[in-house]
Amino acid sequence: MIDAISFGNNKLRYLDQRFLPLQENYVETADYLQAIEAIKTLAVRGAPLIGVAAGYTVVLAVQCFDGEKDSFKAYFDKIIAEVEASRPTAVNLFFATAKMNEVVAKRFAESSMAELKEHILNEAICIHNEEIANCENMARHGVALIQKDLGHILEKRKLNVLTHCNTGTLATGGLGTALGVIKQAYKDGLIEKVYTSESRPLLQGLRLTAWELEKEGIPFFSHADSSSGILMQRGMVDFGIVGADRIAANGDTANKIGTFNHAVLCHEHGLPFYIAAPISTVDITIPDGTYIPIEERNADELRAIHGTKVATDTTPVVNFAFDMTPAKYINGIITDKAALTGDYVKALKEVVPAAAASDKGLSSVC
Ligand SMILES: CSC[C@@H](O)[C@@H](O)C(=O)COP(=O)(O)O
Repeated sequence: MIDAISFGNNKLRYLDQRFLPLQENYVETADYLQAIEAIKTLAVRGAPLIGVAAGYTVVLAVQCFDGEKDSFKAYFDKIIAEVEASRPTAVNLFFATAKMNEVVAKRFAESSMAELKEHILNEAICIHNEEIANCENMARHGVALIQKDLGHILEKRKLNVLTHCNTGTLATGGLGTALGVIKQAYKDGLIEKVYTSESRPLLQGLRLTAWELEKEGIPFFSHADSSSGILMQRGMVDFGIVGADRIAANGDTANKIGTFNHAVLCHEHGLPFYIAAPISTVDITIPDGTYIPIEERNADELRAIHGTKVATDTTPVVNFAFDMTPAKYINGIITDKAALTGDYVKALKEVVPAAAASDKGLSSVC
């Protein structure tokens, strides 16, 4: 089993995903700044795993606090702000920091510093365990939805699925979101093979999803992002399924750059396109996808591949890390609570706890 992230002996341990699959480097750290750097550089990545890492990062920072209790809150607010500045799009990160804030608000008055540290650690462990459990539930709901929507094909043969980026154990710590559904569907005899798009520029599909599929013994092909059109045109794909970094209240979804293209192509070819994501990825406070902050990353990520330059330093580059797929291209949102179809505004309101709707201001970024 891949150990994407764990916490023990007051240290965070993570698999550095930047060098996979060629190098399997595990890193141990007690330094919260190193943990923040791991999130920023995508050594640790994938929306749910970013949330888990954010929780443990706060734990590391709190562990090294040795001041008076009076000064703790100012220190804590500074740490939360630092963690929240690491990556903007995956709302799981803000879900985790909100949970940490909640623990401190609830427990501060009654607890000694040692007890407060213990409560914060327990909350981080709880976020981690919940994301693992969420994956199992998404896999169950996802398989049921696939059986329902694609039963007419399954009567004759197994299915071929297209996925994008990495949404497996490396992105969640559990079975995965979209890749978790695929793994379960394969186990249940529904899947023939997987097409995993490379996911330029950082190649999460080619490097990470391929690595996970190989380990699972699931037949797959990697393909260039630009190939999904011809794969669909030739009938080689039956449906698409991807993860999410943030889902707005109307179902509009931000995910790895290129997702929108696959979704439109599925629509053009009459193929179902699904999102699989836990409730921690839903931002019910924003009405639609235009409010989702889309991360823009360093131009050098595009100008070089694994450190090898493929363009001049002066080549102007646009490097959005995510794009936004409008809900009209999405045939189902598979969450840990249920697989949602139809009216996403109504369906999401029913499954997202009311507390999630509080205290996040609305600020349009478009
Ligand atoms: C279960 S992970 C869902 C998403 O986080 C995933 O599809 C994705 O876009 C990851 O982007 P990354 O930039 O690698 O963190």
